[in-house]
Amino acid sequence: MILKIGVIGTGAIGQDHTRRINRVLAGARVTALNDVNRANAETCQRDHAPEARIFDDAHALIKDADVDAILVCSWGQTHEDYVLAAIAAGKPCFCEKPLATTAEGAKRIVEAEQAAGRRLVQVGFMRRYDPGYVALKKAVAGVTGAPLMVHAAHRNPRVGENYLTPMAIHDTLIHEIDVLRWLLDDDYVSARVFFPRKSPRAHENLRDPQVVVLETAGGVVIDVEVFVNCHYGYDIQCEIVGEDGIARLPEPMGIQTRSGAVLGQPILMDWKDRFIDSYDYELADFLKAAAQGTAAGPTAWDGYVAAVTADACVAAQDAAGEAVAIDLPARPALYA
Ligand SMILES: NC(=O)c1ccc[n+]([C@@H]2O[C@H](COP(=O)([O-])OP(=O)(O)OC[C@H]3O[C@@H](n4cnc5c(N)ncnc54)[C@H](O)[C@@H]3O)[C@@H](O)[C@H]2O)c1
Ligand SMILES: O[C@H]1[C@H](O)[C@@H](O)[C@H](O)[C@@H](O)[C@H]1O
Repeated sequence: MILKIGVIGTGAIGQDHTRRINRVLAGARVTALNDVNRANAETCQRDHAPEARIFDDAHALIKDADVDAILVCSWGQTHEDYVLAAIAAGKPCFCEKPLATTAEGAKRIVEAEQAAGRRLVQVGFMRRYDPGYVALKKAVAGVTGAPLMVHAAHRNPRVGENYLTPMAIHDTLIHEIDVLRWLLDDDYVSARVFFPRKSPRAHENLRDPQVVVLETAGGVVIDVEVFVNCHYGYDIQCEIVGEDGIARLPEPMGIQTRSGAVLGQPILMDWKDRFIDSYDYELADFLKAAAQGTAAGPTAWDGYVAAVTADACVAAQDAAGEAVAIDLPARPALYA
């Protein structure tokens, strides 16, 4: 059986996932597309899914009898509405991060999925599928001993004028919020944010860089530098300091050169290249589960925990370095 996929939001990642489903992965075809900007859906159809129908209404796409599962790849603030509609239609739904831009929104999704009685939602936290992070998790279990500290950095070369200070949390840090909690198997209890001198490359409405300090229930202290105008590359760093040793995320593969008295290695510039394998693996996992009428991988609960943590980090941006507490309810049985 070939699973029929509807994609909502056909910008950068919507087009990349459509290419992936139609040209890289087996078992599914993108048969329906929607975007508030119809020209983007037409570009996606032309380049990656010539047989797909374009829907002017995303809700009609979700309900269409010829669509088996949904990919939500539109802007973050639109995710909740579409994910709730997919759950109401009983269709498996892969939602790009963030699951919702507020904790209340993510909670409504968790409640709807619980009421449906089975997993239908996978959140696009693809770093859990990255071979580097998987190896790091093994090193935490077998080499470093119990973790004490984590030093991490999330650097983008540049961002557009529409990227505002809270987006450094909802759009960017959200990856570390999820993957570090998964790496440590621990939850957060507080967040602080510190702002160094502002980079002259950051536009007027963006405070960049920033340093987020998270503390976990197990007493691990994590610092994450978020710097989205670093200019030189797309650079993701992570180092775990444990009782017995240290483990670092490997650098992405690149040709090492020796020339002109320089030992060199290129640095990637685009997020699409940095996690290209993980995007393939996460979607393969989704398609496999969706063919069984369910979902796998990062859960709506993971999306909710990330949203609660992100809300605390955004509050901490205005708290002059003071700690903001992170309180989580008990994990529901569906996500045990
Ligand atoms: N996992 C990752 O590494 C990763 C990478 C990039 C983007 N993302 C996430 O994917 C989402 C999209 O990001 P992007 O970079 O592709 O952005 P983008 O701006 O390139 O594309 C978003 C598309 O959604 C469309 N859109 C906006 N509102 C809509 C609505 N209500 N209904 C239908 N379509 C709508 C826009 O017209 C646009 O074509 C964001 O949530 C982003 O955080 C995740
Ligand atoms: O949507 C993108 C994407 O999630 C990237 O992985 C992240 O590095 C960017 O900061 C974010 O804007």
